[in-house]
Amino acid sequence: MMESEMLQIKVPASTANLGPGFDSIGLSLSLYLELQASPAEKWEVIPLSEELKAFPADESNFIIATALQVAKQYNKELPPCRVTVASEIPLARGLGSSASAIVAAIELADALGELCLTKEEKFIIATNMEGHPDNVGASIFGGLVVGCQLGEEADVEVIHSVDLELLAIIPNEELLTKAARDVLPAAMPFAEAVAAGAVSNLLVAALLTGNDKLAGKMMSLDKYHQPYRKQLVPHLELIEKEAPLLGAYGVALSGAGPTVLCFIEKGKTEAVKAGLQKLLPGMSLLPVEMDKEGAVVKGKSYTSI
Ligand SMILES: Nc1ncnc2c1ncn2[C@@H]1O[C@H](COP(=O)(O)OP(=O)(O)O)[C@@H](O)[C@H]1O
Ligand SMILES: N[C@@H](CCOP(=O)(O)O)C(=O)O
Repeated sequence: MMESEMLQIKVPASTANLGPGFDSIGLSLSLYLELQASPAEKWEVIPLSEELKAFPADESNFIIATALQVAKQYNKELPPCRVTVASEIPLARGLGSSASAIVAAIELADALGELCLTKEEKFIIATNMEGHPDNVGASIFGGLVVGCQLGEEADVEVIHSVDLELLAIIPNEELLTKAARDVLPAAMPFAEAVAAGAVSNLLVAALLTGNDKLAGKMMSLDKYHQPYRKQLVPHLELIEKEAPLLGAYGVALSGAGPTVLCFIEKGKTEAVKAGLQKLLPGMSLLPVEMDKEGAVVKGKSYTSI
């Protein structure tokens, strides 16, 4: 194989739901998963971040196995590569690490297999893999996404015009998304589902018009998941109570948790951070921004074998 330019893939983290937008709304965040791939005799994964060292270093690695699976759907085989992986996204904390890994894998398959997928096609593949469009949509497109998956179909709208100050409160303990989905009810009475949908609709409208106060109110009125997940994330109630006193207009469980995201009035992030850090000394408090680009791929694919 002739060596060509190094392939570079950068995928942002994401926060899903924003309260009532359960399995539908996502926002991309300025924490990144980064891959570099170059031709090799066999698949080899080199983890550059401590947390990733636990994962397999061969083609059974989740990212590589997913890339091979995607390529296979298009009857393509991928040339083996040496792939370095670095990540700022803590695992199983509700910041979309698994979605970022899936998106990185799809980008890897697309580039190495010359699949020429559009972002919309990548979104549908990723949504069907992850099972919901919120995190993968944000990681692919960047910005605020509102997605809808019905069966194997998935649609999305992307909004880049929102301007948000954000603080992520990240506990040290992992909470697997699967475990946090297991506490949710299997069904909901019709009237409650109607009310939950109305809260979610109004959240989107408030985010689009910049009505921060109303957006924050709708976050706290979620009826889909936060009431059930509170038992797993006792710090949520404390943050919901204290953060608004310090300058946050909204508080939401990030994805399935345990991270909690604060939406903060302009210029008040430091005050919110300082105040909450005193109450939650064991947690990492990290100011983050909305990522506007989504997944970015640079460098050439390898065409010559
Ligand atoms: N870079 C990665 N490489 C391999 N597997 C990963 C990677 N990132 C995430 N995963 C897998 O996804 C799991 C976390 O997914 P999940 O429970 O959905 O939490 P979240 O997506 O909120 O971080 C990890 O325990 C790991 O199995
Ligand atoms: N809508 C999903 C989002 C899961 O996000 P993650 O970052 O925790 O994987 C859910 O709430 O279960």
